[in-house]
Amino acid sequence: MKSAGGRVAEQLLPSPNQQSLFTVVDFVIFGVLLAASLGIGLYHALSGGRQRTTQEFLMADRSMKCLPVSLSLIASFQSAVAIIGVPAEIYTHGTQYWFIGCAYILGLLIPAHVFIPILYRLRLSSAYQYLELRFSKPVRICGTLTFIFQMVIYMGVCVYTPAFALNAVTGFELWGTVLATGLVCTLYTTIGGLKAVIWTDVFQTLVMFAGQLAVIVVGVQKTGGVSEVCSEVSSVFSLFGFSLNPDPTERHTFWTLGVGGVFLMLSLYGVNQAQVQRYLSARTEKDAVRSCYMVFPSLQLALALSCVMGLVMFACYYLYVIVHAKQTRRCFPQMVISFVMDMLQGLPGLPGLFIACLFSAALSTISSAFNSLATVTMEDLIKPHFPAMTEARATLLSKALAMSYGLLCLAMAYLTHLMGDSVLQVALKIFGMVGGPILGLFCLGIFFPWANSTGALAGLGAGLAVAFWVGIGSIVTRSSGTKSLLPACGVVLLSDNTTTAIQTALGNVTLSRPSGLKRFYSLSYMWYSAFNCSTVILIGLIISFLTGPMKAEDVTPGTVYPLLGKLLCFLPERHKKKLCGVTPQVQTVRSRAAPRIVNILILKTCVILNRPTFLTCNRFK
Ligand SMILES: O=C(O)CCCC[C@@H]1SC[C@@H]2NC(=O)N[C@@H]21
Ligand code: NA
Repeated sequence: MKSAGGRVAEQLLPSPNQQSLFTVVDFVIFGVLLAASLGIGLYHALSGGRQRTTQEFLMADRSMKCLPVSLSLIASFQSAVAIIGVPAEIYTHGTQYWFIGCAYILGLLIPAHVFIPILYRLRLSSAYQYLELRFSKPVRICGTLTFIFQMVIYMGVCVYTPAFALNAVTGFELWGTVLATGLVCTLYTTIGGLKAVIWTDVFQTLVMFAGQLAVIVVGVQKTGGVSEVCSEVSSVFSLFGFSLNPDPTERHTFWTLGVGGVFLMLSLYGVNQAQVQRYLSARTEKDAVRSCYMVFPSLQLALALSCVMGLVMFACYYLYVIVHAKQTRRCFPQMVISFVMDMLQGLPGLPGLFIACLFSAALSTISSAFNSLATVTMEDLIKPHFPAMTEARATLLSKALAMSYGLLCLAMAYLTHLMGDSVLQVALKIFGMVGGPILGLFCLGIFFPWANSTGALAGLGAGLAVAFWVGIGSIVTRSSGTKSLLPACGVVLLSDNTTTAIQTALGNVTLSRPSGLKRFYSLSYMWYSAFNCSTVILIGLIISFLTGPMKAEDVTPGTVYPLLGKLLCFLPERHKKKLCGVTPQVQTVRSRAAPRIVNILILKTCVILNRPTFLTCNRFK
């Protein structure tokens, strides 16, 4: 007697001939996505200031409203890696990953109330200009080069992932798809600038949500409804796996995702040029802060859609679990695509909608990468050496840079081809290994006014060294966390006694307790951002104090957040005065008896400096 799942699974086995999957309608939908993206690019090339100044090409004339900015903020770091990788993650490891949603609260509040006010009021174009204002030019250059390294690798993963997965299941020509994606994206980014990138991101985010929703609706309907999905999933593993295990080598726990994830979010939504550029392109600081708040619900929706897709996939497939010991872990992107193609075959237009969703995720991420890379290269590496360069030449050069990064991305796609590991883990590792130290550099500057430029450079160097030591060590020893619940990859065709087979599959997974250096390499990759950020701050402070800490008066106004003042502001004034120095307000009140001239001088000094320093606890206006 076949169980319900057995009957469902029978319907779902991939059809022998994959080509029958795509009807003309599907190809048309995919074509419309590329054409619409190009159309938006062309529109912004021929309208407004026609992309003749870097203010327009790189900063969208700082005229953007909060809605497009917030959708573009989501699209920039929601690539095909998440669309494919998260369902695969849920399918193999359960729903732990969903707890990363807890990190979105602080991960967006801190950028909205700390990073955006500081960076927006400094009227920057590149986030790394902050590092020169706060520290020195060498620190800025190192920050810029680190960012370029991070984004170049990341965009390679983003353009390769959908093409590889699609090729594996539908026979789509792999390098033809990579070329098509890369060239279309390069074209509209080069001619349309940041305005085109933001508006295509808006359109592509909507396509992303639509595609995922379609798969979920059809998947639930084919599995026999929501209750059927829940009952089948909860029968195999606890639906909402909840681990409070404090062990930092445990791959996914509430701590690695909820706390480690905050640092990951800060490295992206707080100090990553792609996101900072969007904040800076907003009309007003209030619009920028509001766009950051608006990211929260949409990011939770994106996370929920990809997690539910993984659960539906599990409900449909848990009967067919074939273990091919030798297969690499990379086949999971394949499984997600073949699951989707199983779901949507026979429904003309839906396979095309999902392919459009996949490529919307890729296009919106790599277009943000091209544009932000062109911006920092122009603002941080070229303009300072050619101050007399005309706007026209600077804009032309920015366009050439955007195109060059587009072509470089294709080369990086090939490099990704050679990498192993699951794409989601690769992407998150890159952010942890490189994004973490950059976050540490900014935190050192913003929260620790004593930090000086020597300390910053030493801190960044130490942070990157440790990051690569752990990151590469974990890849070499292949120990970045526990093994997956289900076999490394693949599916074993079962008879009806599913539970026995799953237990067999689980049984042969031995969780060896690593020790010593191996334990160091086993640090969960979700802790990389926090670990590397802390290393930069710790080393940065030690070196700063050894080489003579910065004095308050030497710190550039507006580059420090009065953390001490904020934290202690609940204290009555007299305690605050003792703890963090005399505050002008207190001074003003007390000095009423003093001659007026002193009073005026003090106020004038504070107004001119307009700076909340760590010695004063005045409100951060
Ligand atoms: O490119 C991807 O989609 C994979 C990387 C995801 C980056 C982080 S994970 C937390 C946050 N939520 C997202 O959707 N993206 C970022
Ligand atoms: Na994207």
